[in-house]
Amino acid sequence: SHAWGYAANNGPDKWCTDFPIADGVRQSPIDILPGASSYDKALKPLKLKYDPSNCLEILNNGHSFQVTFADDTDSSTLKEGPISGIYRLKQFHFHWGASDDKGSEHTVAGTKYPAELHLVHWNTKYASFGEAASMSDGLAVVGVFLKIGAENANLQKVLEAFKVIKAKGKQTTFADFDPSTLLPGCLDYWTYDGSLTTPPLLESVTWIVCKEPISVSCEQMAKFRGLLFSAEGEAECCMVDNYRPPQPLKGRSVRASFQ
Ligand SMILES: C[C@H](CNC(=O)c1ccc(S(N)(=O)=O)cc1)Cn1ccc2ccccc21
Ligand SMILES: [Zn+2]
Repeated sequence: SHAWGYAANNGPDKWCTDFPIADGVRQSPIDILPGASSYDKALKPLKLKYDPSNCLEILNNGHSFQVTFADDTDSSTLKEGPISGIYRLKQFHFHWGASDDKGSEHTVAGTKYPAELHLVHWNTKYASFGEAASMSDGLAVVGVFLKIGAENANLQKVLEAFKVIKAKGKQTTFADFDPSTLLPGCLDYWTYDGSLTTPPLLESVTWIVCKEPISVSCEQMAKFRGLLFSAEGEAECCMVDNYRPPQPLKGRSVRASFQ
């Protein structure tokens, strides 16, 4: 069977064929309704600590680009927030649209943002990311919305790497990047139990979605759209609209860390 993607013939509406969990009970993303989320005073502030020296490489995996981190020690971690224990940063990546009116995976009362950042962490009670990825409390992903505004200087280093990872399968070393520079000033968040938003769609993610977006300029968004889904030598296919639409809530509650 042809690999999954975001086109009409292999996109989100077709994923259930190879990945039946696509119709599961805790799928992501969702449309977040602030009015229907409940403030939980027991929710702690997020405790994020990242070591730029853990940054290893940046790669185009044919679905997005991702920046991968060394996760053999507890030097880049997520603690507190809605989770218990220590989760290690594995990678971060983005989802974005062909135009500024779409691109995020989560939406807020139907509002789509032009892009969404995902910082992927795994629970150190398990031996590895791969093992954690199949456990109900295995992963925690911090989502940050991007909205069109001033140029985001903290994205420049990432954007400069695009010229060498334009096509699927390209990767290059990427060092000394601090992902906390991509976090909003306010770390108020919504949280709910969900899944990976791409196949294998594993229902192992505690989602932590920040209320405050970070900025990105429209020129910077144009650079995201210059990446390719296709590999070198294949017909060029721009990497755009690599987002899954919101999925049914199926009785889940969304909690807010703020009033
Ligand atoms: C699930 C993994 C591939 N998928 C992901 O890592 C992933 C992460 C985050 C998201 S999102 N958009 O929800 O934040 C989606 C997919 C494959 N895989 C399976 C075992 C394994 C071991 C090491 C590395 C990769 C491995
Ligand atoms: Zn993602």
